Amino acid sequence: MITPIGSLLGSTQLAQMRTLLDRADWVDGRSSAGAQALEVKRNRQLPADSPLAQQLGDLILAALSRHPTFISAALPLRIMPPLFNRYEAGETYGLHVDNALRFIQPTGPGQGAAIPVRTDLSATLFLTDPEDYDGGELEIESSFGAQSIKLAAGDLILYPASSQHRVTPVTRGSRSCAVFWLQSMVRDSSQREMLFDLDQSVQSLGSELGQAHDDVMRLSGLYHNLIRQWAET
Ligand SMILES: O=C(O)CCC(=O)C(=O)O
Ligand SMILES: [Fe+2]
Repeated sequence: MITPIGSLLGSTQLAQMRTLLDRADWVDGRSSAGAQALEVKRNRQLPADSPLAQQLGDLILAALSRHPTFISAALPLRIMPPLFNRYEAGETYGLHVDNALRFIQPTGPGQGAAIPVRTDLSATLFLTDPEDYDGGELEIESSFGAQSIKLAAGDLILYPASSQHRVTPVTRGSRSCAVFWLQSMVRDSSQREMLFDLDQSVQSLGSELGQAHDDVMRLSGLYHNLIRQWAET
C-alpha cells in the first residue's frame, strides 16, 4: 500500500527547516551508500550524526507521533531517525531496494547497544514545493505498475520498503526531503492495510453516528481485537 499522509508539517515549521537546510553543509550521498546504492546514488545528504539532522529529525518524529493518519497507517514500533537528502539539477537516485535492517545508534553517555529496526515501511517527507523544481519524482514499482509521486512540501508518502524505487533526475531547481524507515507492529502488509481501512471507517462512522452507537462500539472492539491478534511489540 502506498499511502500519502497530508500536512505533517505546517508552513512556519517548513520555512524554518528550509532556511536551516539552505545554510547546511551537505556531503556526497555516496559517503554512506552500500555497494548497490553506490552505483546509482547521485545526491547530497546531511551526515546522520550532524546536530542539525538530529534537531530537525526530532521535530519530524514529534510531528509523526501527533498525526493520527500516520499512526493508523503505519502502526509504528520503531522509527529510524530521519535522514536529509538534497538533489541539485542533474542529480538522481537510480532504481534500488532499501536495506532490510537498519540500526538506531544510541547517543550520549552510557550509550547501550544499537537497536535493530526491520524496515517494513519507507517514507519520504517532501520539504520543497513542487513548483520549485522539475523532475525529482519518487517512482515506486508496484503490482499496478510504477507510481510517480511528487507531493506538496510538508506531505509524506509511506510505501513498502520491499519495493524497488528511484528518484528521477532533477532538471531545474533543487529537491530536499527527509527519508526514514520504520518497523511496524504489524509485519504483514495486507493485515496492516485491512486494519487501516477498518480504523478509517470506524473513525468516520464514529463522527457520523457518535462513538456510543452500538455498531461503532462493536466495530471499534473488532479493530482492537485484531490488533491483539496481529501486533508484535
Ligand atoms: O529521496 C527520496 O525520496 C528517496 C530516497 C531513497 O530512496 C533512499 O534514501 O533510500
Ligand atoms: Fe530508497
